[in-house]
Amino acid sequence: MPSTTSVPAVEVRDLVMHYGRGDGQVRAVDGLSLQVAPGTVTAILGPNGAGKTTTIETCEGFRRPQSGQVRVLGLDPVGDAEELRPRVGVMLQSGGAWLGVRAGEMLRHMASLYAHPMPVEPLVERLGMTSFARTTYRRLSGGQKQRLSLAMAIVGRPELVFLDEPTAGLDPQSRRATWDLVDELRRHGVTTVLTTHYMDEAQQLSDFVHIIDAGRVIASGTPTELVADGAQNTIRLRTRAGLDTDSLAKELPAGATVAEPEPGHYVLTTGVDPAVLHRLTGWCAAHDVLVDSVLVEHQTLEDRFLELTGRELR
Ligand SMILES: Nc1ncnc2c1ncn2[C@@H]1O[C@H](COP(=O)(O)OP(=O)(O)OP(=O)(O)O)[C@@H](O)[C@H]1O
Repeated sequence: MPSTTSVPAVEVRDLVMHYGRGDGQVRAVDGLSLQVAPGTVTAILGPNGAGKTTTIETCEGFRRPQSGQVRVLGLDPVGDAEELRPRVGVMLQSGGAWLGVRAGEMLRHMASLYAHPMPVEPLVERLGMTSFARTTYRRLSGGQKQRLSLAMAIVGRPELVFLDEPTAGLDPQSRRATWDLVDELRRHGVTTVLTTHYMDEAQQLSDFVHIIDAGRVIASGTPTELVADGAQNTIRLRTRAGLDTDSLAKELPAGATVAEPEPGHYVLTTGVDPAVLHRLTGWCAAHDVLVDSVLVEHQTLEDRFLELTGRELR
């Protein structure tokens, strides 16, 4: 049954996690705090090595917090593991099944561990697993393992599921099937916490996003809020060459830039709202400029993510 209380489905407070000792010690999570509201799909985004998997594995009870506190459905993921097991579904990045077991058998075995599992056959069909249900785990492709792992995470009808990169390496059809499934879980009041490197996926699927970098949360909000916070959008303007770009920039809000990368093609970087467009067209009218086209390009979650976490490779 979905949680109906206002207790956060997941609460992480000041979590610190290290790997290794001495000089070789890595601080994977560095004072991270976040909450996940019940019934939502919450995405945890961050560059490689940001600490997402370490955080999620701590919430799943696979790692004990070295400092700070983690509560899942109001319980301690390590101390209350027994109580949480039937209520929480976990999709691991890899593994989780015996090499020699057939995919269908593995799923049926998993279902048998729960009091009220989903019927297995419809789930097999739903996730396009029929063609490989009799294939042993070791012979499954990466994408087939992913789908089995997702099915194993939800077959017990959990209240809360952790999905670590659920669509990594999936073909477009399986990716869509996964999105539909997550949407359906939400409709049934299930809380989903997922990590992904696909920003379009996070933007489309999640109600709430936490962006983490270097072991800390650096931004949180709905996808719409996060995109709106990075107020810079692009306006592409085509008209005659040689406009006074400095004069035009002065007409726009502080911080706006105007460039003319090619004669007659202007790129304006600015927050965009109706008043800004009014000022732009007003400036054009005052300078006798007849515009051929104006195109407003809104920032995406990916633009905002790169703005917050930088463009250098990790
Ligand atoms: N078992 C381990 N032993 C030593 N260091 C580790 C181990 N697991 C993770 N780390 C280090 O901890 C940091 C955080 O890793 P983590 O896997 O949590 O990041 P992530 O955000 O999930 O990355 P990715 O997007 O690449 O999956 C990285 O610097 C990583 O090298």
